[in-house]
Amino acid sequence: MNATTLSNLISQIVENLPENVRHSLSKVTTVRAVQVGLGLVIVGQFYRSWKNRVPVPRYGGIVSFSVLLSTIRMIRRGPTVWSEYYSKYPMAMMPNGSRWLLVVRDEFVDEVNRAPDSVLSFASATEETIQIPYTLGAQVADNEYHHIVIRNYMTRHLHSIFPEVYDEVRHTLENDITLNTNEWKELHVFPWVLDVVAKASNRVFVGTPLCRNPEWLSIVIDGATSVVKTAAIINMFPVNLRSIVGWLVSTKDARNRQASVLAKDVIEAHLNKVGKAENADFLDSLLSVAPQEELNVEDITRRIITVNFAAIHTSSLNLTHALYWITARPEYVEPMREEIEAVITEMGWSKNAISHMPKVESFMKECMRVVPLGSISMARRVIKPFTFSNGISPPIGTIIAAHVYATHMDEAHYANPGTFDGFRFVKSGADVEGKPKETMYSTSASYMAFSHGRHACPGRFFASMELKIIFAYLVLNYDFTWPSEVTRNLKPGEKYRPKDMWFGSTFVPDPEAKILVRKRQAESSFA
Ligand code: HEM
Repeated sequence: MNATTLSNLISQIVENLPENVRHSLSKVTTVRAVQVGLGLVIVGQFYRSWKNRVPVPRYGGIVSFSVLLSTIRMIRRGPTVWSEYYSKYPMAMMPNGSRWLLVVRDEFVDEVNRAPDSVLSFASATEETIQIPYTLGAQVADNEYHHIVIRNYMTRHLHSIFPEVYDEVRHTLENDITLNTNEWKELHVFPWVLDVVAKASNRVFVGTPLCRNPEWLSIVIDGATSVVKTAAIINMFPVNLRSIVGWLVSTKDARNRQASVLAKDVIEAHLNKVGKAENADFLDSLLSVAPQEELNVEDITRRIITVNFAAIHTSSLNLTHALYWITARPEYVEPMREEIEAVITEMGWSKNAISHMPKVESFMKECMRVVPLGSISMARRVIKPFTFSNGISPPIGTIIAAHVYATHMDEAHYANPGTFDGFRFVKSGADVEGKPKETMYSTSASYMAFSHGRHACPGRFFASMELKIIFAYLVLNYDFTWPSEVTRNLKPGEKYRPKDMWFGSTFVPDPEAKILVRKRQAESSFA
């Protein structure tokens, strides 16, 4: 239903009203109607915040009656607001666009994790955040069988997945004309990273040639952006209007139809060998756990799009941060090159080699510590009565979340937390096999870039491997610097890095920033 259809519908309803009601309505001016509407919205917000009050401090000051105004106020103050509330209060109500969150400090993280899903529900919180029925499809939330494939196949088979990812990364980078000259060339980082990550990930999900098909890549990349935008629009409306708005703005079916046409051949080839596959790949594993009614091209395509949604932007945001940091801190390049060369000489490019690079591992982990995906994680909706050890019992429907950014910036956990220290985690040492003790994917109540506990990201083992392959390959084979126009006015000793953007609880690296790249001048023979 578009705006014209909606307005026709309203006209029809009005026409069918009794004559006296229509007469009164015709006297109401537009200005008066807007005034009354705004009044109702404000009264509604007061009522809702009173009804859902939790006896803990609430951010917002004089605008704390409105979650929207409080969010705007918070965005204007910058991410340090989270640290300020974290240091003052063990729990606080923080605004997050369309709703309040009960955000808890690290001492309550284990209590949240221990509560079963039937009490504090991850699925219910996620369903609201990304409005799954309208953005990906209700069946995705009803049966998350794709998680089994991520937890099992994509985690236990990293050794056999490695050669494919490595081959795709190498193929993409070596055929990139911007990278492979001795001249400095400008690279628009974020879209470029999205393309590299999407190709490498889809090499695993759907194989060649589909993983290099520009139409497919644009569907899976833009599809993820569309999920986030559509969910944001739906969440701007009151709960009882969301299903109508969701139905009006959803683009998921059109996207799925378009993607199914492209994925038909590869899915049908896999459907024809269900139960007979040797050396099962990602699609074989997905089909082996899919219920009978989903064994068709459209439903399997929907799952692949869903896995792409979880995988591509998350990984790309982190790799973009890493490229900005390495360009901003060139002193880390040589030590990492030495490490990568030494390991590759001994082990060759392999999963094992990638796991034996403590400096690369630490650098990537530090990027995720300093700028995680967002200021909170571990969102859970209270669906049955729950009481914290301090006696706070949030009403049913409250969404609880844990501080991530503020935890990562806590001096009790990290020395000089506000300073980027690329080799911070190298100091933790290595295990008996020489693998770093602090990996990118190890989670704790003090490191939650991948969240923590039962619902910590199941794709983190794959994501860490993929990101390290791309990053190590780039560091080894290419040089980076900033374009002169952004560094020209720096004072002596001043370092440049594009400013991160932040929207309430989400951090985004500058999506417009560019760096200069060229082939590494002192040739490496390790590609
Ligand atoms: C650097 C890359 C990534 C980051 C930083 C990241 C981060 C996260 C975070 C913070 C969560 C939420 C957990 C919670 O709130 O408790 C999550 C969940 C999830 N992630 Fe990732 N992720 C990344 C890559 C991936 C990849 C590559 C995949 C799949 C191949 C994936 C699949 C998932 C899934 C399926 C969930 C939902 C888990 C559940 O319902 O229990 N992620 N991720």
